[in-house]
Parts: sequence; structure tokens; C-alpha cells
Amino acid sequence: TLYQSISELPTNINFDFIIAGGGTAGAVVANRLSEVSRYQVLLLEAGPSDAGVINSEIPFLQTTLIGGPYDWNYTTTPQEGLNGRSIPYTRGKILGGSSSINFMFYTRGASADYDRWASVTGDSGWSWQNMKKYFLKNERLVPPADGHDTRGQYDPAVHSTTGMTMVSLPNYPQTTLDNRTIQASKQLGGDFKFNLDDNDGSELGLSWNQVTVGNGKRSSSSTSYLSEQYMSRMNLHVVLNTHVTRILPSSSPDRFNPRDPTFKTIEVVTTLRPGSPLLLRASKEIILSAGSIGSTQILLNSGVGDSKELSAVGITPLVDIPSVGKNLSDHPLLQAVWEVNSTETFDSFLQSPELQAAAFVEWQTRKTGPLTSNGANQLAWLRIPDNSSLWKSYPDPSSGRSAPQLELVFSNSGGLSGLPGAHITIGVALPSVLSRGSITLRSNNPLDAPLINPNLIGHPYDAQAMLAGLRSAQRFLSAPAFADYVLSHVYPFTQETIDSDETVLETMGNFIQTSWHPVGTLAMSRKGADHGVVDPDLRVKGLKGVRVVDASIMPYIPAAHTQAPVYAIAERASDLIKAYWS
Ligand SMILES: Cc1cc2nc3c(=O)[nH]c(=O)nc-3n(C[C@H](O)[C@H](O)[C@H](O)COP(=O)(O)OP(=O)(O)OC[C@H]3O[C@@H](n4cnc5c(N)ncnc54)[C@H](O)[C@@H]3O)c2cc1C
Repeated sequence: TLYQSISELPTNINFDFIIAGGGTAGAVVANRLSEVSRYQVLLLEAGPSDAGVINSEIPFLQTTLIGGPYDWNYTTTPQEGLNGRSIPYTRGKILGGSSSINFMFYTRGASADYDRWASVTGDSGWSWQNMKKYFLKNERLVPPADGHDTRGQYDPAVHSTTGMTMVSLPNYPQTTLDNRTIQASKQLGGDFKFNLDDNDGSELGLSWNQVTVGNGKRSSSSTSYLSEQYMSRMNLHVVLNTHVTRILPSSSPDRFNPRDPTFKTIEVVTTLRPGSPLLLRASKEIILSAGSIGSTQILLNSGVGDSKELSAVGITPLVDIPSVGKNLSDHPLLQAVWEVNSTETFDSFLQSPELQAAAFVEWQTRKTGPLTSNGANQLAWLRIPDNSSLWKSYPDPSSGRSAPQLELVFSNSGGLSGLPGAHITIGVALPSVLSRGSITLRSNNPLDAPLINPNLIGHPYDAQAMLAGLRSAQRFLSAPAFADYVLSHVYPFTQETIDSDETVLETMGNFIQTSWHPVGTLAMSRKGADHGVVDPDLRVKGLKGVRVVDASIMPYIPAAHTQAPVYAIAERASDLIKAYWS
């Protein structure tokens, strides 16, 4: 049942599980736990429904969701590595969470990313070998909207066609770019070699991009795990417009010796009108799935965190876990634009209201055409060469020798630059970083946005790696396949300045943005470790009754756009919770 307001929720139900946050992970957990008909499951979401939000349905309109009503509209603290800029930090505030507003890349990461999680947690359940089945449980591979022959563009052996969230190969061709990129990969070989499928655990090389799009529309955790057939379950209750502020201990624990207090009460306020908080009780567990920022804030509001920092903002500390909110990791992104010799790039579409209107009619009638595209048909995952002088000064942040340190994403337009003319954009991102940031409270008002410091390019390695990524992008464009095509670099540097390491290092901070992949703030660690927040079964250490299931539990950021990892975490977490209570 779907309720628009907490006041509509029947008061006579005894909820076994209450899940805070109806986002990517929360929707999975709500679906899987409500498969057990004797469990009453309550999912609480601060945002509204995604039903009928056409900008969320149409893949191409992804960027229009940034900064709008379905965004929490956070801003970071001033970022030293970004020349002191504070930047917008988008998170989905809508059913489906960030999966309803993200850019739909479907990337699982390197096998070594999961093996590293297994090794730091001491739980082989997090290894690639074991996590594979959870990726398959989540994925339903479907044909692309343009019906093109996808043979040779992916490896069917590592995909599932029977899971929940729809995944497809590119849905609309980037005519002038797709073939050139494949040709360049053949001509250059080496680190740019063609990789049939970057989702088989070995990412290195150039691959076709897989996206969470099905039948020409976005497939989100809401459209898949909370679709009508599941919402009709009598034991699944989803309440929208409900902000979770805190979790509360059952009986007041002794401050100096809390002895694992039990938290089974959750405090909420409706976002629809001013009013006093309401309390709800879970008889089995509270599950925090409010995302890296939301779940962290709920714990801090509740007095679970660094006791000194909490006292400083006027919150009574209940359980001292200094790691709460630390270890924030994200992928910095620099979009570099080159002018090209063409009249057929996506720029002409971006600059023509007539073409867009026609595309809208095509999408409405057939769910095909340019609007089914997320704008990126290929990507490359690379390593910085072993003989680079960087390794004399810095450790390798990647999870292993088969995991990438650089990512390049290819788009057939000037994208964000907004420049007139025809372009190619290469998004340069860092899949592994040495910077770590934090989330802390601004005040003791639970509705105040927290202080978010992703510390982008906060470590000198990250700056040098970004420079190396830009040089890789230039090297790729030097292939014969681009010889009569790529004219000059036009953004954010100029053809004259791009080759100066000094200029690039000094000015790139003015342009680098986030890839919107914050993770790690409630990281898993071994049982008994003196750091970390949740145990390998995702229970908050030192508390009874509370688990965290979302991007915040990742101890290290994977070399992946983070939704597929979150889906797999949520599928495994659901199994762990079911096994515990069965
Ligand atoms: C603009 C953008 C583009 C992205 N592009 C990609 C991409 O192309 N591919 C990819 O793999 N990943 C992408 N990501 C990242 C990916 O979407 C996220 O890592 C993933 O969805 C996070 O899942 P989650 O469950 O941890 O959090 P979310 O999906 O964000 O879910 C958290 C939910 O909790 C709710 N919530 C928060 N606080 C509270 C509260 N106090 N009370 C009640 N509810 C609350 C939120 O409204 C939200 O619905 C992108 C993200 C963004 C923002």
C-alpha cells in the first residue's frame, strides 16, 4: 500500500521492520523482506512519488533533475582542492532515491574491489565470487530501444535476463563517434584495447556502456522493486513525504556504560505541513537506507557518533563511534571538450527546439529516438603506467592490479560547456582516490542540512591522477581514427594551455565536479575492529536493533558508478536479514 502521508498509516499494525529511506537500497530491502508474508514491512521516504515524473522517465532529461524539486539540494563546504569552491551536491529526494535521478550507468566495478571488502571485513561473503549472484538477482538485461544487434558489444555469460532492474546496451547511436572510438581502440591497442564486457570483473580497456534503461525508459529501484505487483502485497507499506529525524533507545541507557542499547523506535516528521514529531516502533529491526548523507545524519542526530563532536553541537552523545561520518569518498570528474569537424553531433540536437520537439513526439509514441539516450555510449577504464613518477611519491589507491585508476567517458556533444558548434566531450574521472572527507552536523536541528565535505582533489595524488587522466584522453584522441575529426581543445582549457601541466594543475579545480558517488561514511569493518561503524552483517556496532543498508557501508569506493554496487549490497543484506530472523 502506498500512503501519501504518515497520518494515513493505520495505527493497528505491528511493524517487524521499519526502513528509513525509499531509495536505491531501501526499495530492494522493502521488496525482499515483504516476500515473507508474515513480516509487516514499513518503508519511509522523505520525498514524493516518482510516478508520472516525466523528466525521470526520459533518460535524456537526466540533467534537468539536478537542482529541482526531487533533489535534496545540498551544497558542499568550501573545497580546498577545488580552489575554495563550494559545489552543489545532488541526491535524489523521491521514491527510488538517487536511482530515480541518476545518469543510469550500470557498472559493477572490479572483482578486486569486492575482494578488498572481503579482506578488510574478514567476511568472504563480500567477495566478487559471492557477490556475482546478487548482481544477477538485481539485473534484467533487455534489448536496447533502437533494436540494434548487440552481439559483440557485451558478454551474455555474465548477465541475467530474469532479475528486477532493466539494463540495456546503448539505446541510440552516436553516429559520428561510436565507430571512431572502436577504431581508435583497435589502432592504439595496449591500455585502450577493446574489452567485450566491463561488467565481468575485469574492467580494463574500452567497452560499450550498459545503462539502467528498459523499453526506452529509466528503470529505477522504484519502477522495478516497488512496481504495482509488489505494492499490492498486504504486508508492504510505503509512506511518502516522511522525514526520519532520529532513532531512539528503548530505555534510557547509562551514558557512560551504554551496554549495547536497543534502538527500536524511530522519530519522523511529515514534510507536508509543520507539526510535531511522531514515534513508530519496529519489533525486529530498524534499517537505515537513507543514503551516505541521510543515514549518517540520522545516526548523528540520535547521539551515535564522535561524542566530542556531538556535544559541541548540543547533542547528547549516547554511543561513542568516532568513525560515523568519516571516510567519505567520492569520484571527482573533469569534463574536457574538443571541437570536431562534423555537422552531425548531438550538439545540433541540443541547440534545436524543433528537433527536440520531434524527438519528444517519437518518445511518447514509440519510446525510441534520441531521448532514450543517456548521452554516453562507450567508456574506458585505465591504469596509470607502472613507470609513472607518481608511484615514487604515492601508494596505489586501487584495489589491485586489475582495477582501474582512471575512467574516460565519451559523449558526442559539448555537453555542459554549452558552446556553439560541434564537439566531443571526454569525462575524466578517478575510480580510486586517496582523498577522504566527512559529514558532520551543522546544529542540533535534525532538519538542518549537515556539513558535507567530500574533500574532492584534497590529496595531491588525486590532482596528479586527474592530470594523468587528461593526458590519457589526449593520447586516445591522437589515434588516426580522429585525425580528420578532432580540431582543437576548447573547454575548460584552450588548445594553447592544455599542454602545460602547471596551468592544468592550477586551474582544473575551477571546473572539477563530483560524479555524485559519495560512499563510506558508515563503513563496514571486522568484528572487534577499533574503527568502522557497521559489522560485516551491517549491524551498527554497539547498538542493538539497527542495520545500515546503502552506499555508506562501503569501506572503500569501488571502481564503478555506484548504483549497481548498492543494488548488490541491498540484495545480499536482504538475504542476511531474512536468514537471521528465520
Ligand atoms: C545526479 C546523479 C547521477 C548519478 N549517476 C550515476 C550513474 O550514472 N550510475 C550509477 O551507477 N550511479 C550514479 N549515481 C550514484 C547512485 O545513484 C547512488 O550511488 C545510489 O543510487 C545510492 O543509493 P542509496 O540507496 O545509498 O541512496 P539513495 O538512492 O540516494 O536513497 C536514499 C533515499 O533516502 C531518502 N532519505 C534521505 N534522508 C532521509 C530521511 N532523513 N528520512 C527519510 N528519507 C530519507 C532519500 O530521499 C532517498 O530516497 C548518481 C547519483 C546522482 C545524484
